[in-house]
Amino acid sequence: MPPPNPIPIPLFASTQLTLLHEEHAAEVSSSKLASTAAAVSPTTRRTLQATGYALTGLILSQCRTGLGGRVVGEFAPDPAVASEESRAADGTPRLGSHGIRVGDVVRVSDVAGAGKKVGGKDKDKEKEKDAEKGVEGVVTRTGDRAVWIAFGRQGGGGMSKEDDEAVEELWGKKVWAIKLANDVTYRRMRQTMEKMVKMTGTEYSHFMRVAFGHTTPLQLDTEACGPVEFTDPTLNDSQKDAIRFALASRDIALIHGPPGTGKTHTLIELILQFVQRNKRVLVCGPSNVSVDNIVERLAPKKVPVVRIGHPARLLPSVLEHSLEVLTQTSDAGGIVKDIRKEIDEKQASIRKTRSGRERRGIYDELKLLRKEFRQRESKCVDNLVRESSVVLATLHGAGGHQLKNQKFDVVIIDEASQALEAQCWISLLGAEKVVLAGDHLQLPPTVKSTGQKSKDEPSKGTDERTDSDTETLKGVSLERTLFDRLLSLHGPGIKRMLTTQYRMHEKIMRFPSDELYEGKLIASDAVKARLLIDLPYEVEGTDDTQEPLVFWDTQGGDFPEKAEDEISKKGALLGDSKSNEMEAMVVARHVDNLIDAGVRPESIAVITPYNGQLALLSRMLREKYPGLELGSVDGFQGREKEAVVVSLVRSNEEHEVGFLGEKRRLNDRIPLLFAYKVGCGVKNSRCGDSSLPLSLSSPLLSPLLSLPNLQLLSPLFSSPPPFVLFFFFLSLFLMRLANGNNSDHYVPDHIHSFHSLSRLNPALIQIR
Ligand SMILES: Nc1ncnc2c1ncn2[C@@H]1O[C@H](COP(=O)(O)OP(=O)(O)OP(=O)(O)O)[C@@H](O)[C@H]1O
Repeated sequence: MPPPNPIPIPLFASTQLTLLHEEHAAEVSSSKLASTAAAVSPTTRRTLQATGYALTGLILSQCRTGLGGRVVGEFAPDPAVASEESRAADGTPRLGSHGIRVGDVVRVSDVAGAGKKVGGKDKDKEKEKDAEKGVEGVVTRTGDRAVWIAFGRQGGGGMSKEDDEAVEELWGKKVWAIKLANDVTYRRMRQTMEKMVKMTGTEYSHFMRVAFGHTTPLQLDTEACGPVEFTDPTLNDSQKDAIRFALASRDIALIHGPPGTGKTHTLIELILQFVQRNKRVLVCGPSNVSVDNIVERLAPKKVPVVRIGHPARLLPSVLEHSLEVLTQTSDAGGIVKDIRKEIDEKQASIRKTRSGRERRGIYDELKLLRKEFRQRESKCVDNLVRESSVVLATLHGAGGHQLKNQKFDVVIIDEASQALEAQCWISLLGAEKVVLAGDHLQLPPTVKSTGQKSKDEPSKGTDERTDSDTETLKGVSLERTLFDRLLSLHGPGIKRMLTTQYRMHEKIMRFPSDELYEGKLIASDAVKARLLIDLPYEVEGTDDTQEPLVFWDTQGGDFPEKAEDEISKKGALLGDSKSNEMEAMVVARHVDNLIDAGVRPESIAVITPYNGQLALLSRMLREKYPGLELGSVDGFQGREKEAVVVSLVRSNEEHEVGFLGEKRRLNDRIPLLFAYKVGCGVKNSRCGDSSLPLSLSSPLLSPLLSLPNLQLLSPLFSSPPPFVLFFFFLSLFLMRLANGNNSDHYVPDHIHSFHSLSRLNPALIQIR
């Protein structure tokens, strides 16, 4: 029997369209990036450069054909406008400071015409428009004296005729580059949702019907998948169980992997098992890194893999599997390579040619050569993809032309709970069988818009929404992931959970395990009792290195958080962020302690949820310890370090903890840190008169305090890297959350390592 509330697919898709529209608008306005490089004055261009969004005063100095037949332009500072100070000793102009980075999408435009008032003549208007339009590309390299930009369609496909012409137009002009909001993902999501709005019942795949509750998943087919001989002898029981389940499933299988439980490890074996059974697999993830992680681990297994995606955005370690690189290095790519060489030679000859007529002649030849190049390359690409049993791409990359008309037996999505549902559908429209790996108990993808519009208005492309539609759509939001929705729709029978984790000390694991995973997590033997003193280099045994978790209570009135207006008064552009100066000093002192004990700066990360605090900490620590990693809690996700110091910042009379209050953030960000690399050093009975209020009710802390035994929190380690120490700075707000300044504090017996700094003279903290 189908689940009780089937969702009409066009209604779902049109609601998503409205939500996506809202989200895109919120993203563009918050990122301040122009989605079109409108005409701007020289002053605005300079301001954009100063704020990291543009690079001005450039000329095209060289062109060559790069990966995928793309023209890669080298842009150098215009010697005519470069100041004396900006020149190197040999007189070559250098680029000023700018914020353009490898992988950025930029638009390069001719500065002439931009910013001028539009004149009366149509011809002039057209010229200006063209100048403003420019040509889009991706930054492939940046240097002191030039930046390199690969032009051509995003998502692959090399150069179009229009791109060719637009790049050629840039020769001899004064140009500038502006960073653009990368809206390929939105465009692909929109196209997919539009397709879904228009699809009729007969076009829905069985998987689509399951996904929208029109039918239930089919029974497992254990016979068809046959006996499973695992290639990896290290797999644990829950991983083997998940693999058998995914092989036997006929439409949908969810692999639920709490942090460090080996989701990716399991997926590698699963992919190998599918390949052994002659199944063709499409593997996707929401980010390039998530996909490259799989390519890196899969490649040594000698499976023919092809990675689709712009080479500038791939990890260098996987480049040899990039489709665009393969089109040059494979045998089939030989002929493509020859044409490419010819194009380069022609391109070089342009610069030696003075006569305009001759130049035009070469351009015409170039056009023909590029056309041939594209045709041959497209054939070569098609063959390479067709011959690969495993194709890997980001979710939006799966919507590229290279995968048009390609059929896969299975689509696997890693980190599915980090992807918007619309993003997943880009790869799923033609899917028959789907495996999603993720963890719905970690934070969903970040969504900036409120989604209010979609609640208030009927969606585009639908008739008036009825009350029952509104009821049906309850729970459909951008934040609700496909993983989560499928689980609610069909229940736990469609998932298998991985239960052994390889990152956390057993005692630290207790917190996320009990609070979020029904106490089901098990720590592997390799990690359950490791400490910083066990690092493979000499580390002195100190309070900090022999204990896995240390809480420092910075309550007591000397550690107040700073409100945003106080920060901005000092001129820092920190938006609505917060900071806590005294707490930052304590953090710095503990970093000193760790390093004095022998822990290498490269092994330590200092993280905080607030940019304001990050700026403060950076000022204190960056120069002193260049190897130390300083970052935001969110940005640290997925990274590993031996020791992690966390500064929580919040400390106010109102007992507000802001966005730290989200329970999944606790898991995803704080305990996830446990998971990723956090050891927690809990010192024994040094509670003294330090304190936690008995009635603490913060959503951030209540799970912590409801731990049956917080002394069980200890180091969690992964192999590699094996050790981590985690300092947890609890600010004044902890104290005040429940009972203001009441000093009649209570420390639960099980919290053995609560260091109170509240009675410390702040001056002491500055001694070091
Ligand atoms: N069966 C196993 N035996 C030994 N080590 C394992 C096993 N499974 C996973 N690991 C190790 O555990 C660590 C985490 O694995 P992996 O990166 O696959 O986990 P994940 O769940 O994808 O991680 P994340 O929490 O980052 O999503 C890796 O170092 C991996 O080598």
